[in-house]
Amino acid sequence: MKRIGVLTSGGDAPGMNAAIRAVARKAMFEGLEVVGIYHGYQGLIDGNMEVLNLGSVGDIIQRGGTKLYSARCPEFRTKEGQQKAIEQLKLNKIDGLVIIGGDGSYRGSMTLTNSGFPCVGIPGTIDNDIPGTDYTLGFDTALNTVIDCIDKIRDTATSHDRTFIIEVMGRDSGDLALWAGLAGGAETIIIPEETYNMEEVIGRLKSGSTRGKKHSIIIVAEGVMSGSEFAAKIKEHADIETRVSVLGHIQRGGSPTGRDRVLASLFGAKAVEVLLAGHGGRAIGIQNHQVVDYDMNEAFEKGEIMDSKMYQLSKELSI
Ligand SMILES: Nc1ncnc2c1ncn2[C@@H]1O[C@H](COP(=O)(O)OP(=O)(O)O)[C@@H](O)[C@H]1O
Ligand SMILES: O=P(O)(O)OC[C@H]1O[C@](O)(COP(=O)(O)O)[C@@H](O)[C@@H]1O
Ligand SMILES: [Mg+2]
Repeated sequence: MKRIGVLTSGGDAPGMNAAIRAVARKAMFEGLEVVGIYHGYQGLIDGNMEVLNLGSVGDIIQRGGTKLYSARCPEFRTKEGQQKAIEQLKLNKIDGLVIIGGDGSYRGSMTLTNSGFPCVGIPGTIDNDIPGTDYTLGFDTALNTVIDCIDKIRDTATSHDRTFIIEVMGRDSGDLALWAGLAGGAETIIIPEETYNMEEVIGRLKSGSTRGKKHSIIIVAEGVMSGSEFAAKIKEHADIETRVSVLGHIQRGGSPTGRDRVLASLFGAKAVEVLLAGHGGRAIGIQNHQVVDYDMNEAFEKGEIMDSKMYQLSKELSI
């Protein structure tokens, strides 16, 4: 292995830059050449890439977003698109690829590994929805952003005796909503992995108000429905007036937390070690505080395991 490529793909996540830096610096430390591929799989198909040096990944460890830019690339889902990507990999003499992205990007990387190009995945998504790793890069930063927003919304909710519905990101995953709801003391958390009962939601609002609570916070993961749809349901069921706050892409930005920077550095270095050992189709992650690599395909077949105990606890603590 002489030359490796690195790209970021899918929704950007804080910590991606720190991971790019770690991949590039570790690879250079090991005597490898590193090519940065721009705009994810789109850049791979278009041959939009350049050789990185030590300085090109300087001053990025603290920045949100991704220096290599990201994209969602429908063309890469097709056989023709994947073939074009493979041609570019050959043309640019790239022997192995580090993919930093979410579950979709991982699926894409498996098509390349199956075609003979070893790919290693670094989990980068605020959704925390990659099977086999306890945390993904960006989750901790996004979590803290959401908690900060909940705290601020709570100030105004209390001042006006209001119920707020806060819509949080998470297309198919409720981790961000659940963790932020638990940490922010939300009365109700609605996530895709658990069914909800509207009578129970209303019951909680009413009992809170009976015991003199000055505010109520309901967190809704966007994968279930929008905050305004949920507000309409509450209005229809109990004629309760609410305010809706959609946090949106604020959740994806900002300087990564210390935890995300450290994870990114550990993941980046491990990805290079795994490629150097000649292994493809591996995913990097953290399991029980240990940085590990594991078979990507097998992990996806098993799927993501939801922490139902945490959901139950959030209910018990917000009666
Ligand atoms: N099943 C798949 N086969 C090939 N490429 C895929 C597949 N799923 C996703 N991709 C590629 O990965 C990109 C990012 O996936 P996406 O789901 O949007 O984001 P994320 O990686 O953050 O989950 C897609 O735009 C597409 O190019
Ligand atoms: O960037 P877009 O197209 O607005 O996508 C929004 C989606 O991206 C995310 O922020 C991250 O999801 P991915 O990691 O799958 O890209 C989701 O929480 C959200 O549903
Ligand atoms: Mg995803």
